[in-house]
Amino acid sequence: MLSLNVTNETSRLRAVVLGTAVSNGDVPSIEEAYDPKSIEHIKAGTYPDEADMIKEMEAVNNVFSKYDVKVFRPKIIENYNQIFARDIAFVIDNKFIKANILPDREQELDALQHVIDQINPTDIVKPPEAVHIEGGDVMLWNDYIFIGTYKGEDYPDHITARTNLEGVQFIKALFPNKIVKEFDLAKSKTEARDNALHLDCCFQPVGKDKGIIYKDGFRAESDYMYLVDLFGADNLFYITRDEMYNMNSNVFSIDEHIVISEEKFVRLNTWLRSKDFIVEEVPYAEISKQEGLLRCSTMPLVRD
Ligand SMILES: NC(=[NH2+])NCCC[C@H](N)C(=O)O
Repeated sequence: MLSLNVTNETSRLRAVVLGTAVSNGDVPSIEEAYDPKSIEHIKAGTYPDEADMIKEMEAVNNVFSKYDVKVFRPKIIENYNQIFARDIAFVIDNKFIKANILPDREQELDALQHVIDQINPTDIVKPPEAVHIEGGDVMLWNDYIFIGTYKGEDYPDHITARTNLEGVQFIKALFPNKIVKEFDLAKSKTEARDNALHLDCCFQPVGKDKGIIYKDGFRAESDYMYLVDLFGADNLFYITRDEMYNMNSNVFSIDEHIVISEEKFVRLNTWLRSKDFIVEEVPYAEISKQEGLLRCSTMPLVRD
């Protein structure tokens, strides 16, 4: 049995699911794509090659073995995108919550049955259908649960809005002792630079008290200020519109001092090192073309 335990984003990682780019399928058509950055690359003829993405994910896998992290991989579904393990389910404390994900991505969870079989069935939660929630929008910070959502009335029109207010209410009811704070995120179907697809596309904590943030990812300044006040203005690394587009907030922590980051994030990696983090650099620029990065492709199961 797996003893699930995740209460924040940065305590020492012991077990994780890492997605896979194997048999990712052909380049999707524009109609099949479900985020604006993939569409941009489909149009430009620069959609990433499977072989390149496999190499990038193996680099992450190697970092996990270096730090003795137990890694689970999804079973391969032929010609299906299974890179972004983060979104399909998530652990809060000792509960495994199955996400109600975009219908295009629903099969991804079946490929994790061998992991789910190792979890105590009483710890598995399946939200009702009206609840939309994806793991990229759910972020744990000890007593807090941060949730990205979209409050616009045009929610149903946005394929990039993945967590609704029913999702927020569901988590509130499930964890009455946590402080659940929702964040209204900027969405665009057509411009990836104006689209915070999930909360982890515009914010993520690192270390014990620091974080990476993009102001315009938040529709309401008060939501952004909530995080600035909670973490302290001097503890945040402020990323630009292009840095958010390149997914700088989507690094992944192995512990409070070790962060896996993209090798081209020079400004961020320099800041992290100046704050005494060990930065494990990997190439991940091809995967980033699908509007996801390191946090998106990992699903922590056990942290200290
Ligand atoms: N947690 C994340 N930010 N995940 C990114 C998922 C990207 C994927 N192309 C989608 O649109 O679903």
